[in-house]
Amino acid sequence: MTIELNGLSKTVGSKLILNDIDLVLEDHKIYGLLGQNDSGKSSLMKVIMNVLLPSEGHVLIEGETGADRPEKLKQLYFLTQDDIYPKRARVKDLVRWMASFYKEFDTANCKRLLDTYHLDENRRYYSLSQKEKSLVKSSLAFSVDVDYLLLDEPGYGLDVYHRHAIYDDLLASCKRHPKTVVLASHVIDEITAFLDEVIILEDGQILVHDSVERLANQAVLVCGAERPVRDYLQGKEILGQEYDDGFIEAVILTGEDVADAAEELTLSRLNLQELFIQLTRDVRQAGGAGNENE
Ligand SMILES: Nc1ncnc2c1ncn2[C@@H]1O[C@H](COP(=O)(O)OP(=O)(O)OP(=O)(O)O)[C@@H](O)[C@H]1O
Repeated sequence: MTIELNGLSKTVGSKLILNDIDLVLEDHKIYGLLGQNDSGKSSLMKVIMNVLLPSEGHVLIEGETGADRPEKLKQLYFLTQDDIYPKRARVKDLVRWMASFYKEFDTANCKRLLDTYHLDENRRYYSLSQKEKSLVKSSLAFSVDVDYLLLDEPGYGLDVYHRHAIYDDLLASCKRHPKTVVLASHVIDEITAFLDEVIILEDGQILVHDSVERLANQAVLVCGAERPVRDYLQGKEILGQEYDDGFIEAVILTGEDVADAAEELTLSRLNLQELFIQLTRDVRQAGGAGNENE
């Protein structure tokens, strides 16, 4: 069972918010969906969920579109940051609705999680604090044993202790019922350890899609004068580069020992968060370095 996005674009008004996305989400993998604010993470998940309709291209769930086979969408669950619940809904209503809509919903597990976080089911959802709302949403999401979970910043408003607690709940949910997870987050360091693959979005396009193992272990920043850097980059896998007044900064993937590089080059290994910052930083904020194509 896979989800496949082919040539997918979305335009809202005159703005292109998703741009020609090709992506295959494979069985039982956990994908980290990374990107600066407004890069298109939520929009991408909404298009997969058929909440937003693509302007071009399509999303296939086991080879069929959600429009053709709406029941396929029941194999997906989306934790969204949008306010989707009725105004006066109580927590216990949400639990009841989940159980009636998803046959795979584990009510006992959900109640146990709500209990763990001291959440009173009689409270009205919109009277809860941001922390409590996030814990309710994650308790619901991690109790529905569908094949695909799309999670839009599930740790929003949570402190580091509770963020780690819900990562544990997520992993327990994957253990109970193996599933494919797409996890959008701005807290990269905390999630790297349990991701299989990373997708970095920029301006609605996929900038990088690779295994976390390769990105976290093989990313290197190469800096130096143009000539030696260009010589070193020959035949290397380049993820991004910037040229500024005779100097180049390039991000590459390499399994080679960085100590073997020429003396006039500076090479430093990047962890996933550093790689993300390096690839997506705003050039103006980074000190005016121009793109080499400018
Ligand atoms: N319904 C809409 N109408 C107009 N513009 C929209 C709409 N939905 C999204 N956008 C625009 O699309 C772009 C991508 O938004 P999106 O919410 O998908 O980004 P994001 O990566 O999830 O951001 P964040 O990390 O801040 O949650 C933004 O420029 C946003 O303003």
